[in-house]
Amino acid sequence: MSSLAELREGYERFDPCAYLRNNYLPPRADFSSEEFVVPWKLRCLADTFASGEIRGQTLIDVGSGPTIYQLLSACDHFEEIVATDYLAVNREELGRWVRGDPGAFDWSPFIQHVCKIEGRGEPWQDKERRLRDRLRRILPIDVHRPDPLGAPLDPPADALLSAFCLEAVSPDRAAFARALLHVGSLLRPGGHALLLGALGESFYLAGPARLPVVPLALADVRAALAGAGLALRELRSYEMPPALRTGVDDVHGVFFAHAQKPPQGH
Ligand SMILES: C[S@@+](CC[C@H](N)C(=O)[O-])C[C@H]1O[C@@H](n2cnc3c(N)ncnc32)[C@H](O)[C@@H]1O
Ligand SMILES: O=[N+]([O-])c1ccc2c(c1)CN[C@@H](CO)C2
Repeated sequence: MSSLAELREGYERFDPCAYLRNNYLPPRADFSSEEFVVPWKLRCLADTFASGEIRGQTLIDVGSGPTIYQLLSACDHFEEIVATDYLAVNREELGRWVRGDPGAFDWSPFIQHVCKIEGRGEPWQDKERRLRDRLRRILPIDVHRPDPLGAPLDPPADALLSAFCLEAVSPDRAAFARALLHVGSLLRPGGHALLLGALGESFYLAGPARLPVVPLALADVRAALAGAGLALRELRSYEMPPALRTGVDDVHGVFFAHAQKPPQGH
């Protein structure tokens, strides 16, 4: 059983570059087949946004880390994207990409893949520019606080996205469910929540950091969504193939959940 103190100490040693190398370069960032994990994640998001049902002024991404892949389909449907993370080093890494600084992580293979699967023939540089234009706020966040941003989001977000955050920062399932309840407060009634996360994972590495993760089953995700008052629309899962079990974590699978906060007065 990990503790919040162990988690906070672990995150003080979190190395964004190592994290990016472990998860967003080959072999995990292999775009050659939809069988691989990154195309699967991007497909879940592209398919969900393709209907056009999920749109509005603001989408907030909870626990963005140093990554932007999770925002590539979302950015076509919201005027503003708000990225958030607990660590300044991750917020700074995101800022480097937004500004196009030399040395920022190269997300172009991800942008090219998303443009391909969205099938509109959009030049990838157009999508890159659109996300950079719309990613206007990069805020500190702590999902263990009832008010994760320190103050309510005004107006509340029209949609919430979170990838591999809640289970990677919670010592146990109860804390995971509480964190989901906390972040759900950032979402307006009727707003959509999209979650990607790890199944059956107990740790992951990010350079000198070894972070504990609460191992989740799909039933735990369902229960936490229900506990947060979010009505499940879709739940998909992916089994990590042996070739992608590289030792940087002990993840067994990935889930994708689409849920919706009931409209006002329900
Ligand atoms: C596994 S990373 C996920 C990064 C990214 N969203 C992705 O899809 O790869 C987990 C992130 O949660 C952040 N984090 C750690 N403690 C947190 C907290 N208490 N509240 C919110 N985020 C936290 C970390 O800084 C890290 O960026
Ligand atoms: O396979 N992936 O694409 C992938 C991406 C990110 C992460 C994982 C797997 C597993 N570990 C989590 C941290 O708990 C982070």
